[in-house]
Amino acid sequence: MAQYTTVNGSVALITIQNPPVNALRAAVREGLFNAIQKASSDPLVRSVVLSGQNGTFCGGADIKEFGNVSSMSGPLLVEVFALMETSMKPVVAAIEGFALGGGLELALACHYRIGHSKARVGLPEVNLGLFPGRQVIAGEALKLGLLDRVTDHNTVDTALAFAKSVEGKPLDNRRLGNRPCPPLENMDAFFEEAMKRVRSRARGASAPVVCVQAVRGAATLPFHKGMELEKVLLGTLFNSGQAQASQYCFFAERAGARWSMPSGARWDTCRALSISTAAVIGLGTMGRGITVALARAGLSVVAVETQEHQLAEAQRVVSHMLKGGGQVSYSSDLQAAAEVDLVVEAVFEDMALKEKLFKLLSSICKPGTLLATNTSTLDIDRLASCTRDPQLVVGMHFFAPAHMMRLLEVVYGPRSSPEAVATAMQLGKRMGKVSVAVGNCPGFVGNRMLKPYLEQAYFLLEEGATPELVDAALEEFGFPMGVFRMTDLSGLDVGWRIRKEEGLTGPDVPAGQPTRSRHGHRYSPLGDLMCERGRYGQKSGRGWYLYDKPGGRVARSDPWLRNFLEEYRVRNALVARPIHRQEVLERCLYAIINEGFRILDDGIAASPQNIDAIYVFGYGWPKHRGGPMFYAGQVGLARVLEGLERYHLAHPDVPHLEPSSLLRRLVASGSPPIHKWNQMVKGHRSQL
Ligand SMILES: CC/C=C\C/C=C/C(=O)SCCNC(=O)CCNC(=O)[C@H](O)C(C)(C)COP(=O)(O)OP(=O)(O)OC[C@H]1O[C@@H](n2cnc3c(N)ncnc32)[C@H](O)[C@@H]1OP(=O)(O)O
Repeated sequence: MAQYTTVNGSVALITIQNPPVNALRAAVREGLFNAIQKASSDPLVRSVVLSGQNGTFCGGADIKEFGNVSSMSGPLLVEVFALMETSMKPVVAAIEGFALGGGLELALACHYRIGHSKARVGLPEVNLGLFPGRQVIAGEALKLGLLDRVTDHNTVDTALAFAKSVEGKPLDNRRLGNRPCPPLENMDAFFEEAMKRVRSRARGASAPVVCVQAVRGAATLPFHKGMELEKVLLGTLFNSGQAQASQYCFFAERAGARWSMPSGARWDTCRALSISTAAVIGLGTMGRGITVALARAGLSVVAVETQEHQLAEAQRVVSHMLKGGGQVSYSSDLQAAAEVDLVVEAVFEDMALKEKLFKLLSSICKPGTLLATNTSTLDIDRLASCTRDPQLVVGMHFFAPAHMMRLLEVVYGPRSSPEAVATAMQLGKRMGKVSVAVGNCPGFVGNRMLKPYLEQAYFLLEEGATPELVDAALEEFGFPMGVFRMTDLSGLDVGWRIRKEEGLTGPDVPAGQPTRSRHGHRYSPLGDLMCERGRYGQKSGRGWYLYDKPGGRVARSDPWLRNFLEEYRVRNALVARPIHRQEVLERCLYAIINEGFRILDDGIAASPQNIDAIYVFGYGWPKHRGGPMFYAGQVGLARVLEGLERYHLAHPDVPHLEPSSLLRRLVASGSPPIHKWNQMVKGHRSQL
């Protein structure tokens, strides 16, 4: 856990050993404590170097221990830090890889810090519902005074030589606890402004706000008082629901990598195909972002667009985004894809067009090329059936902007081979994405769950709500944007086109069909009516809100919309009623959750963690709420079920509000914790 050796006669080298990231679990803390004591009491030792193992200093406190107080035995971290800081012999940290959270605090408790130039240091605990904040690379850490020296050579050797050179030197001013915080002019005004900004960005998350309080304490109080305040503040966060949710998200983000398919194929038994060249077909917004993401991942990319003016514009935009980095060529000829290892199709969301393209690609591309579609809803299997090798067809559903959004849904059809899935998952990793393998159904996981959410939002408008009211409730919950601001951004015409494809609106709707009903279920034509009036959202300068110009970003309330909704209600004999924020949240969020349970039961997602990762990293679900499935567990499954039953009774023509069978079974079996839900899934397969 902490290896102790003596080097160069007088230097004790303590090496933290806890792969993969040297997290500070109880045994490590104990090992460190004992090692420092040993170095202190050995008369031959005159200095100490502290390093990690395998090029990694320390990833911080062991997050797995947080949920398990009983395993938190041994000395506390602060006790280890205090022992180190008060040591009478200089302690030098040799930082390679990263020193994060408690790992950086450990380094700060040393008297000197030597960092490798590529090392990363920071306090990212805010992402775990604890404070504080960001990470920096060694060069910046040196400027900030977090490191004393940066080296390109062997960090441990450099630290050993350095330790020798400071033996016997006074340590008082090297102990951070003795160093005063430099005074700031207008300290109060500074912290008030900081608090205002942090609060507005935190969107209900406590950790960033409490962090400002702790930093203020550290800057204004004597050291020990600051420490006492920090202890109290940390106590408020440590066992909070938000911290649990954020820590759950940390593991959910990584859980997708251990994917499995209903066939039993899984991440650790399937080999990915080797991919070094790719073609992206269709250079609209998505295609451009995908090109950038693939090029940044080191692939040689040919970007194909048959419309010359679109190709020229894409070339300009992509080159600008890549700033000279990345290997991209451009072509207006599909033949350019003949020799590539991977094709990502990103053309218009039109089945006939995509089918034609897949047929063509299948005849053009060399045998063994992986064909991926970026469709967000269409049937992967139908596309696969147009090709010579259906086992080499998968969905790679990127999210806009594709070079920035973390999520990648990798969609396997019934005929996709495990190797094809493994390849797409590995590519996701190379692009730095959170990749989740999901089954094939309309909308896959993310958009399938989005549908009932949008539907509820429209119904709430019919019943008397306004876009402002609905959005305010959702933004207060923690979404970066409410549903109406979000659809204004993504474009109302996207859903309109899909509804036309589905025959829900447009010329395919049979004459005499009631305006607000389809197939015997409630339907809101509000989105269609908006599009028929040219209100596509930000792109047309008008949608659920008004913008100063087409493409404008600042949303204003639109009196036109209020009249439009009033007239619509009158026309359809609807009487507006006051709608409470709680109803908005319950109907919108429970509808998402309910569909999530159906998706789990259908085997489209392999675990609730996978669904939550999709919602947090692709749909803006607030991390401090842990994703929709985790949130359902926090609210209480029985309460979610009761809410759905109540709303379904009030709206019997809305099938999405009818509680899913899995939710009912879970409640009937006593609402087990989330990691046991899979045991209740239809045709349950073992979890990894
Ligand atoms: C009680 C005291 C309270 C407060 C003071 C201190 C608080 C803390 O220190 S909280 C922890 C702060 N540290 C972090 O937030 C760092 C979290 N880790 C990461 O950012 C990354 O894992 C990494 C940069 C350290 C490494 O990245 P990478 O090389 O890409 O590997 P993975 O992310 O896939 O991680 C590998 C493996 O390790 C597990 N893991 C990582 N960090 C921790 C940790 N701090 N505790 C426990 N486990 C950790 C991670 O889950 C992966 O395992 P699985 O694939 O099995 O999930």
